[in-house]
Amino acid sequence: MEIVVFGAGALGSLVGGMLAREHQVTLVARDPHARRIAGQGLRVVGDLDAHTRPRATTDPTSADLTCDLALVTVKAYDTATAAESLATGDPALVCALSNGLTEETLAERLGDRVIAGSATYGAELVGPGEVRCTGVGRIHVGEFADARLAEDGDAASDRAERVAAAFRECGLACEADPRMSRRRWEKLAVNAGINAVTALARVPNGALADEPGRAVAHRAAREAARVARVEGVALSDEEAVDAVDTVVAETAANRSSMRRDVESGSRTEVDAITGAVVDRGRDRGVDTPTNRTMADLLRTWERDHNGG
Ligand SMILES: NC(=O)C1=CN([C@@H]2O[C@H](COP(=O)(O)OP(=O)(O)OC[C@H]3O[C@@H](n4cnc5c(N)ncnc54)[C@H](O)[C@@H]3O)[C@@H](O)[C@H]2O)C=CC1
Ligand SMILES: CC(C)(CO)C(=O)C(=O)O
Repeated sequence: MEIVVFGAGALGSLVGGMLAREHQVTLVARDPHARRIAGQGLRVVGDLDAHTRPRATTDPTSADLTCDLALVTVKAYDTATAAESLATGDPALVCALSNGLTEETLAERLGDRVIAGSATYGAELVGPGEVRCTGVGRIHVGEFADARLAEDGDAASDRAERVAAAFRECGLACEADPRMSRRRWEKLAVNAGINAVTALARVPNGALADEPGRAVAHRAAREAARVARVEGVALSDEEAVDAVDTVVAETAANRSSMRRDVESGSRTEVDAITGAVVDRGRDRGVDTPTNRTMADLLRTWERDHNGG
């Protein structure tokens, strides 16, 4: 497959570096990372091990955007810009692995070439040309609009199966999911539960195995599940809470991405995660007080820290 990874920071470099084992991969990244990869290749260290030589560029227009698959791995707030760039080419399929419900933004510009993705791998950039896998997770891909699901709703689409097979060929755990619309919301509930609480309390994910953090994370996840249900997605409170507990246990030592953003003084994905639960809840008449309070606190920090 010819694959373009748009926004090769931590996650994009991990996934792109592994995919380059078997596929023709171009990473759209920033310097000095892009320059180092172009010169010396990309090293994947930690829980995965690879040294591959994908192409790398800082200029999306120099990448061949008429590819089989464009993977979007920018932060959620850069999704619209990524969509604009990708629309200058003609990728056959576009799949976002970012957190947050970013597929709608991509689909506005790129139509039904967009499929949904989610990743629970952990990735951290070590330095230019090197990325560390901090946790082997799983990637799911699939149709996100029910109208595009297979008739019986049980089989994943052929195109999602093709993408999943391409990932697996390279040693990445990946499944095509026939219920991706539900998985997106489950991941949103997990991120709403874990990211905001760990960022505000400055604790590792594992701290949410105990009270009182556990109860706050559960409340945030239940609110997300409630919003999902009024949007027609079958995600029960229990399923959302169980998903939080599972990810807390599996990633106990992790610093969540939002905690890392806060600690490095970077912009967070509050609008795409906690804020998205609040906004969609408000649109549908569902009150989300826990998420609202946490979104307000995170935005207060962002405004003070980054000048608004
Ligand atoms: N890092 C992780 O372990 C995981 C991250 N995620 C999600 O994946 C997304 C990406 O996360 P990270 O990789 O950690 O963030 P990151 O900030 O390391 O990577 C995003 C990269 O995109 C680049 N970028 C943005 N616009 C660009 C453009 N126009 N041209 C070239 N490069 C551009 C940025 O410079 C940055 O290097 C987020 O939504 C995050 O929540 C999800 C699961 C795990
Ligand atoms: C799964 C989890 C919560 C892992 O830390 C994550 O997606 C993140 O940190 O953004």
